[in-house]
Amino acid sequence: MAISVRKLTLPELVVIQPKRFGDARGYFEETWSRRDLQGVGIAVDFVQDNHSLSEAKGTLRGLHFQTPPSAQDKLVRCTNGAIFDVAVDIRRGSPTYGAWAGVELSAQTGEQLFVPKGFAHGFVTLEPHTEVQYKCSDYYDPACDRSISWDSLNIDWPLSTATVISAKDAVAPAFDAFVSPFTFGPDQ
Ligand SMILES: Cc1cn([C@H]2C[C@H](O)[C@@H](COP(=O)(O)OP(=O)(O)O[C@H]3O[C@@H](C)C(=O)[C@@H](O)[C@H]3O)O2)c(=O)[nH]c1=O
Repeated sequence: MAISVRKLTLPELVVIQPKRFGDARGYFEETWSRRDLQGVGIAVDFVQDNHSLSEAKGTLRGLHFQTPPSAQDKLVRCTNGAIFDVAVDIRRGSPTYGAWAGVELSAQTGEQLFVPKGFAHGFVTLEPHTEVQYKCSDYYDPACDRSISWDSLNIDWPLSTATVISAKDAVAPAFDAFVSPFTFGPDQ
């Protein structure tokens, strides 16, 4: 198997380290292998790949999720620069409902974060010109797209510069005002 894994404090959030084969040219790695992920218990059919560029350090995107029936598992990696990547448990009735965990992902390390359905996701860029790419297990569905305010959960964002956010994220409801009516079962 060409990956190693570790779990964050919320064990549903799995950090994946693909094996890098370095040589005089640079390196080679498999960035996604269905077989390897299945081997560590992550059996997901991804259907869409996303790529975002954030020009400024301190750009914050999130916290986002799609509701059933379009809920998404995501496999997130940073391909230029670095991010602090965060996920929040929004599964109604979960013992860790409202809890968050985060990890730094960078192009340098190549670590990836698996974020399952039932978690809101967001990140802040730690460097300029940061690119993030992620696989999603369902298609973009604007009718199911939701945001929760990034600063309503005491998340320890490592912000050292002014935060750049979208107009949508600037008016996102606070987590306290957000009562999740959603259950996120394996079939959503
Ligand atoms: C997410 C998404 C957006 N779009 C469009 C809608 C909009 O016009 C434009 C920008 O969308 P947003 O402002 O929502 O982009 P962004 O703030 O980068 O949204 C993303 O944030 C991270 C944290 C996630 O976890 C993703 O799932 C997604 O919600 O791109 C798509 O066409 N397909 C997509 O899958």
